[in-house]
Amino acid sequence: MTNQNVVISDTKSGFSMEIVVSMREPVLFAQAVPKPLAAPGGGTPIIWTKPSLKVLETAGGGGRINAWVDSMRSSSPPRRSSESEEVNKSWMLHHPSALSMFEEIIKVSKGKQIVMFLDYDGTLSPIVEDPDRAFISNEMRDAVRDIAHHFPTAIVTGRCRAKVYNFVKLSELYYAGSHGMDIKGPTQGHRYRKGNQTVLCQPAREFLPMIDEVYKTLLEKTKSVPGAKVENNKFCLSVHYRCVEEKRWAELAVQVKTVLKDYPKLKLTQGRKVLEIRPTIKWDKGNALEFLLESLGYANSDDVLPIYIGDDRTDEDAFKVLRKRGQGFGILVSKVPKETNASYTLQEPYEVMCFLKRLVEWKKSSLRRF
Ligand SMILES: O=P(O)(O)OC[C@H]1O[C@H](O[C@H]2O[C@H](CO)[C@@H](O)[C@H](O)[C@H]2O)[C@H](O)[C@@H](O)[C@@H]1O
Repeated sequence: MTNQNVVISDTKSGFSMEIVVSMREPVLFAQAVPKPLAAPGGGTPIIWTKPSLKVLETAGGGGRINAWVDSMRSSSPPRRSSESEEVNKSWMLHHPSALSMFEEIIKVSKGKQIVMFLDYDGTLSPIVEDPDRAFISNEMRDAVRDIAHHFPTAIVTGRCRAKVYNFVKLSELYYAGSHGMDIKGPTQGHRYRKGNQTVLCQPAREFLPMIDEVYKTLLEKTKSVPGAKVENNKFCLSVHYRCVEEKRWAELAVQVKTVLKDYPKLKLTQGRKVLEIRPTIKWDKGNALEFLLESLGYANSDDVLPIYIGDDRTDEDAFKVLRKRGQGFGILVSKVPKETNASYTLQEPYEVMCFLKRLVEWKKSSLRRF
């Protein structure tokens, strides 16, 4: 199960509404339950699952907000503790490091075109308090530039495309902003570019005025909650609570749902200390991945090896597509066990950079051999 309808309500106003909560949450160690699924490298099949949040009752109210706040709380991964070492070891066994499995990954890529998909926040840049200061390091930028020189490369992010471009500043990449709802091809110097088209796909165009309106309303409404930040990601919005005192999370959740009650065509999901508001259309990072593979001419090809690296629940949509296609690998960036459809893991952006550099070195040496 990926989503759950949850009813949240305000005890004071008596207002209640149903929201969609993504169930791809970090797993608390005590709740980890193994369930069969193909494991990389043929090990015992396993996937870590979290018991579903139960649908909350419509009457009353306080309890429901508490459940929503619990869900907000679980969007920040727990710290690794010594008693969880066993769980961690087992998880790593079934989602091994992409660095330690590098040779196997390379073996599978034989005769195939690698296509790279990279999430931005928490993958190419470390998670920081201020979303406007989530800068990519020069070293990481160089690694991404090098990777794009050898393989078609896309950044797939929840951010507004223009904003992520301002961070990355590489015109040779594909960019899929707003959770894949705004896709643009490279503007220059890429041999994989398709024709002269640059803006390739914007399936949520009709939602622009609505998103703008909701952005303005939320800016106004959330002013009273210190630390809350509303970010306009063009085709979707983020309401950040990383800097909000925990005792005020419920208040913020109520504000958000009060605004959303007038917009049934928008849905609410959760990321890392962020409430994400987006159109109800069926389009996510998984669709963006498929769209880009198709644009590159690999819709039905066996000669392609897509590699998707991401840290967030929204990246799970892309990992799932890869599993369904039986093609390529998802790599989850995480230091702690989480329910995931990814095959491999990397602990943090630094390891992502090491992986990218290693891929470039391998490609260069294989070119030298031929
Ligand atoms: O798909 P992504 O590239 O991972 O974008 C998802 C959200 O990322 C950003 O928020 C996250 O990173 C911030 C900076 O490190 C951090 O402060 C915040 O708590 C995280 O949730 C971005 O600001 C959001 O708009 C994206 O939706």
